[in-house]
Amino acid sequence: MLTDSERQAAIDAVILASKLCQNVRSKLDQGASKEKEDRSPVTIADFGAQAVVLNALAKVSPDVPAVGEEDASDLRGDANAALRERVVSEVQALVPELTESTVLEAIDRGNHSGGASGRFWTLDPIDGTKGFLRNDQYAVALALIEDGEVTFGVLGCPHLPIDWKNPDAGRGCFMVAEKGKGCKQLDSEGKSLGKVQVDQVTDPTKASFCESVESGHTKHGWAAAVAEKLGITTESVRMDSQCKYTAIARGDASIYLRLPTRPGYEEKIWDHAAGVLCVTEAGGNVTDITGAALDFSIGRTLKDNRGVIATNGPIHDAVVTAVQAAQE
Ligand SMILES: Nc1ncnc2c1ncn2[C@@H]1O[C@H](COP(=O)(O)OS(=O)(=O)O)[C@@H](OP(=O)(O)O)[C@H]1O
Ligand SMILES: [Mg+2]
Ligand SMILES: [Mg+2]
Ligand SMILES: [Mg+2]
Repeated sequence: MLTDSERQAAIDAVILASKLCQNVRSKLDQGASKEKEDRSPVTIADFGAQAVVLNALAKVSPDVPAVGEEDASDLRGDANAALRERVVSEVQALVPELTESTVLEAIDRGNHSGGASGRFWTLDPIDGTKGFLRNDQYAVALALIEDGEVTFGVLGCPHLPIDWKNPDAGRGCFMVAEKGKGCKQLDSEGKSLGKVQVDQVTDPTKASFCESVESGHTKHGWAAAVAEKLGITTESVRMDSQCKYTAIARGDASIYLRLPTRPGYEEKIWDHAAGVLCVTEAGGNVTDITGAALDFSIGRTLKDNRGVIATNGPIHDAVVTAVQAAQE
C-alpha cells in the first residue's frame, strides 16, 4: 500500500525533475548529450532527473528498490568527466546538498531487476529523449509496482499543453493515477485540475489516433493500414513519449498504437507503467497487439508482450482485430 508520504514525495520528485529537464533544455548544446551502447541518446537531463527522483524516493522509502532506465556507469571515468560535472551542477542547482558521489549513488539505485514479488519503483527520467532534443514532447514517468501490478503512477509532461485545444493557454501537465482511485491532472505547481476521463467515442470511424514520431519505435505503415480498416479518415497525431498515454487518458485522442518494427524488441517497463495506469484509471483499456494484458511482473522488460494498443475502451476489440488483420 502506498503511504501518504510516498505519494507526496513521488509527485514532488517528478515536478522537480521536470524543472531540471526544462532548465537543461533552455541551454542544450553538443556537450549535453552522448550516445549509449545501444546508440540511443542520453542527456545530462536524463541522468539529472534520475538522480533527483531516486534521491527523493530513497529518503521516503529507503528499502524500496527501483528499476530506472539510466546507469551511472555511463557517467564514470575520465572520458565522461565533463558530462558528469554538468549533471552534478544541474542537480545541485535544485538539491544543493547532493555531492558528486551521492548523485552517482542515487542514479545507481535504479539497477533493480524487477520481478513478481514485493514492491519497486520504475522510472523513465526522460521518456522520448529524441523528442526532448528536438524541443518537442517528452515525459518524466514514475510508477510503483507491487507484486507485479502497477498500483501508482506519476506522469510528468512538462511541455504538453494543459488544454490540448488551446496550446497558448499554458503548458506542463502532471498526471497522477492510483489503482481504484482514478486519474487526475495537476498543474506544474502540484495543484489539482481535477479528474480526467477517456473520450466516449464508440464508432471507430470517429476515432483519432496517435503514434510515435520515430519510425524506429513503431511501424507507421501498419498503423495507416489499421486506420484504413477502421474507416478513420483523420491524420494520425505523431507525438513523442508517454504523453500519448496522457492524450488518451484526457480524451484528446481515442487510440494509441505502438506496432513492433522488428521481432526481437522487448518493450521496457519504464516506457509504459505510469502511462498504462493513467489510461486504465481514466476508464480506458491497454493491451499488447494480440489483446493480452501487459505483464509487468517478469523483469525490466515486457518480454511476453508485443507492441501496445491503448484505447478509450469501447472500441478496443475492434482496434485489436484491425491491427491483426492489417499485419503485414
Ligand atoms: N525498436 C524500438 N521499438 C519500440 N520502442 C523503442 C525502440 N527503441 C527504443 N524504443 C523506446 O522508445 C521510447 C520513446 O518512445 P516513443 O517512441 O513513444 O517516443 S518517440 O516518438 O520515439 O520520441 C524510448 O524511450 P527513451 O529512451 O526513454 O526516450 C525507447 O525506450
Ligand atoms: Mg533512452
Ligand atoms: Mg522511454
Ligand atoms: Mg528515457
